[in-house]
Amino acid sequence: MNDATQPPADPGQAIIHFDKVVKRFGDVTVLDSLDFEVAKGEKVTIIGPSGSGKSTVLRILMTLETIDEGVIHVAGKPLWHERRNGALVPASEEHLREMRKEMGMVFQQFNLFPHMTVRRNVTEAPVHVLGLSRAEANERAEEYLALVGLSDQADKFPSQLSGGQQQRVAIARALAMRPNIMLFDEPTSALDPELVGEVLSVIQRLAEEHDLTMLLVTHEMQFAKRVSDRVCFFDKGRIVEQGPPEQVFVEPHEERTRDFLQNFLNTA
Ligand SMILES: Nc1ncnc2c1ncn2[C@@H]1O[C@H](COP(=O)(O)OP(=O)(O)OP(=O)(O)O)[C@@H](O)[C@H]1O
Repeated sequence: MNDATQPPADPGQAIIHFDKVVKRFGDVTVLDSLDFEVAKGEKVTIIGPSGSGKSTVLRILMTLETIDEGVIHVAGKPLWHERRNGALVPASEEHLREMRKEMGMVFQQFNLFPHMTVRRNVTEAPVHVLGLSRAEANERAEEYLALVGLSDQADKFPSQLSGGQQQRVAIARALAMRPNIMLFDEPTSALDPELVGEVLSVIQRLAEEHDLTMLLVTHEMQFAKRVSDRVCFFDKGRIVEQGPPEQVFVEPHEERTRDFLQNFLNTA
């Protein structure tokens, strides 16, 4: 019998659990029977060459992409499936909507609503998805805008903010849903170099001061070293090597990891 139909041995241990997950785009296999786990509260960074499937992992978790094979559990529940009469069947939209509440995602291109103020950007989902009153949502927005250092920008529109400020609003917006898991997909790649630091500082503070589970795709290796409990090097849809940052960055075991890091240093 296929183990993939069973929940992970101890779902309490892993808040994210990929079991032999395959993802294809046409003829291209982007995730190749991927096994991957993240423990509750763990901060994990995914690094690897362009096209290795890093963003796809996050997009699948956020239910923006489907999977072709395998099973994913999030917080002990199947993400893309539902259990009916003991069998796993494809998840309904309602199940996906519930599962999505576990996660918040920050994208490379902020994706703020341009016609809404900062406050409104942060309160929209808590009001419409969680059913908070406008007053409750505003209170929450104040809390998270303070956390990202933007209390004084609540009445501005995204176009009136710098890229770094917009990305901090995007972080506050994701946090306002009080997810257990935060996904960051190259959150500083679209920023001018002088704006990268302010966004990384906010993320680092989150990592240090909150027990959120964090999964980050980044090319900021120094940052990855500082915030991660574990670094995973992806290549061709598989994890080639993983371990604490001081091991993966300083003494990588695999030749492919060494080549990637060497190339990266040469071109950075
Ligand atoms: N919607 C899509 N349709 C077709 N192919 C896709 C789609 N999304 C991703 N791909 C392909 O899947 C592969 C993995 O993409 P992914 O974005 O996960 O890579 P990545 O490791 O995050 O790369 P990068 O560092 O360049 O962002 C790439 O070859 C990409 O072209």
